[in-house]
Amino acid sequence: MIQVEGLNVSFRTPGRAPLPVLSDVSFTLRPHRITGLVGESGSGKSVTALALMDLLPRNSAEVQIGVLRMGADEIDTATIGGRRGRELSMIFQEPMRSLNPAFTAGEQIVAVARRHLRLDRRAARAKAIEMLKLVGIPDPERNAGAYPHQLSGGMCQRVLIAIALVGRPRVLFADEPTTALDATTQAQVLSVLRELTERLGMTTMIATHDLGVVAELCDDVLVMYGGQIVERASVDELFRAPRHPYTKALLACSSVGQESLRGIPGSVPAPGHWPTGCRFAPRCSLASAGTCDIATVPLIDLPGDRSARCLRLDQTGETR
Ligand SMILES: Nc1ncnc2c1ncn2[C@@H]1O[C@H](COP(=O)(O)OP(=O)(O)OP(=O)(O)O)[C@@H](O)[C@H]1O
Repeated sequence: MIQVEGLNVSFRTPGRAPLPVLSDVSFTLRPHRITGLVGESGSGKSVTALALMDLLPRNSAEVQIGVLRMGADEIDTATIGGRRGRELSMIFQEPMRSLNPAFTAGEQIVAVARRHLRLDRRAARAKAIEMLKLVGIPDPERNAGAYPHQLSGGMCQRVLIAIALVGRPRVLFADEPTTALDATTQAQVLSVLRELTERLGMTTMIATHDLGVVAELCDDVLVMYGGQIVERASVDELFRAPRHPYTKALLACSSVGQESLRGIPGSVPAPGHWPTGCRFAPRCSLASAGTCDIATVPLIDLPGDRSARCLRLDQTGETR
């Protein structure tokens, strides 16, 4: 289990007040499960993962994490950097660009194996082959010698998954890992993530704007809007009965289980332009002046271990 409480991130620009992009983000990721972090572009998905990996630029990002727990251990957030690769790992959305074009797939895994596992060259080479096999690369001995440009996008993403998993991390963050891939390759990469999460007993979080990916892959979902978590539920419950008006709108305009494609009117407010009260209120058909625009709305617990950040839950019913 990984538990995050009170994650706040602001970016500093010279001569301007710090711009908050994440406000009081709190969630729990269950072990051996995949949690989807879903929301429109700019909602704060990547920043959440990067902050928890301590990968945001130090000169401009101000990161505060109230509590970070892994299993029973409370983690000193100053030590996150040293845990990268071994306990926490991440894969990114552009597999071709994330690999170094000057080194073969095998060499890139060997380098990580030597650093994280302190293996000698021979053992690291064997580890690289083992990892390529683990992520389903055919003929791993031969493909270890391939440069990224000689591999397809799906193969490159598998190599990146292999690199991320060399240190056998407990937690894997995947940031839009299949966005750049075609539909068939996407399905294959998702099934690799599913299988390895179960087989290696990892806790996995996948940031995506694609509800199809969430439906296919995830056990639990966190819905993000304007730098906040606005709904938390199991996948089944979220698709069966979304409770936050934003989640309802997101499902209605996706192709998952819907005949028509509609857009949500308006756009995600940019950091610095968040309205007082509910951040979704300006786009919400249920919002009422004097209720939704007064003060920060808390995440409200609902029956069935789920919660939603909405003051009109009496109106959001049990059905889609
Ligand atoms: N290094 C940075 N400096 C300043 N602002 C940033 C920086 N990185 C991200 N932001 C801002 O933080 C907000 C959240 O961005 P983030 O990339 O987390 O969104 P996202 O939900 O992952 O979107 P996408 O799906 O497009 O990746 C955005 O408004 C973005 O412009």
